Amino acid sequence: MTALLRIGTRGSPLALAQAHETRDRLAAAFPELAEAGAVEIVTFKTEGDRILDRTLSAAGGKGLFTKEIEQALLDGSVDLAVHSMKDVPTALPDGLAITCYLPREDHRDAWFSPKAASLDDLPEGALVGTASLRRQAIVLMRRPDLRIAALRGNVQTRLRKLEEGLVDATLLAMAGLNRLGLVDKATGVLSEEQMLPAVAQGAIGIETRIGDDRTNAYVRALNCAETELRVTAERGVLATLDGSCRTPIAALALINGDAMSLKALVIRPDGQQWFMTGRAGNRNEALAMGIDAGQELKSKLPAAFFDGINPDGPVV
Ligand SMILES: NCc1[nH]cc(CCC(=O)O)c1CC(=O)O
Repeated sequence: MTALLRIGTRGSPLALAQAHETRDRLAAAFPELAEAGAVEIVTFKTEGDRILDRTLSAAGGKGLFTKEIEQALLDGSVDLAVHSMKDVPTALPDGLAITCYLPREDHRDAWFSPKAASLDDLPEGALVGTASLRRQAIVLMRRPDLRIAALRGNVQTRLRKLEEGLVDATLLAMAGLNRLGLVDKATGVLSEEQMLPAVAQGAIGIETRIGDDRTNAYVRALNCAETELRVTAERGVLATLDGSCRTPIAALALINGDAMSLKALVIRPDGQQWFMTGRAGNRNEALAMGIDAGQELKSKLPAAFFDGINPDGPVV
């Protein structure tokens, strides 16, 4: 049969796992989508997948993991795009919207090291591999003696490089590990007090064309309201600070009944200066809380706060 829905995704194992989860949830909700071939998965190589010799922050530009797939959405060659919301810029192209958030996975970061049970136990001067400015900054805030290497590649590649001893430790999102069935490889988990997660970490968003009522009726049925509100608050912080995945910004919103709490952190890439704030309110105020927290942080940031953002260490 010809496909009723075409999903655009990156081709990495994690991206494919997320696309398969989306397809399975669609099939469970709509019998016609459970037929063989009803939902087709179309993979794209994005600019972010091609850049392997330097960090994405050094490469610059926003939407490195999303642009090619969004173009396919706009020209009609796919109907929905499945993204890690952590990789999605706050401003979307005209005509597109995030119309669905799947239930959020674990928002925390996992710790990996054959040498140390935790960040505090690493020997002085050890080399931590991460390409994330947020993780780099928080590691250096807590352990200024450590060195940072820009560790590139997908989740499996990074774990292989750790096993080969190219770095002494690394950090990865619990969400990706759970989705790939690799969580058993982690040495430990960092609490959000130890390492505040990236905006939207662990959340999958589905992007569609505004006005594509047929597709939107399907995907809206999968929406998780709590995830949508939490991501809305966190992305409110990010949008207000004009950040992207390349700036060391962390935020986490939690919901308890009708109540929402929000914590947000901006930290200099060398970890030597940071500003943190929090909000508590009703979950219906999610966006306003995020914007308000972002404005407070923005008003406190000294000029050139994010300068010198690239790690000095090697790229591995
Ligand atoms: N920038 C890469 C990226 N984008 C989303 C995830 C993990 C899954 C998620 O956070 O939803 C990862 C890898 C990682 O940070 O370990």
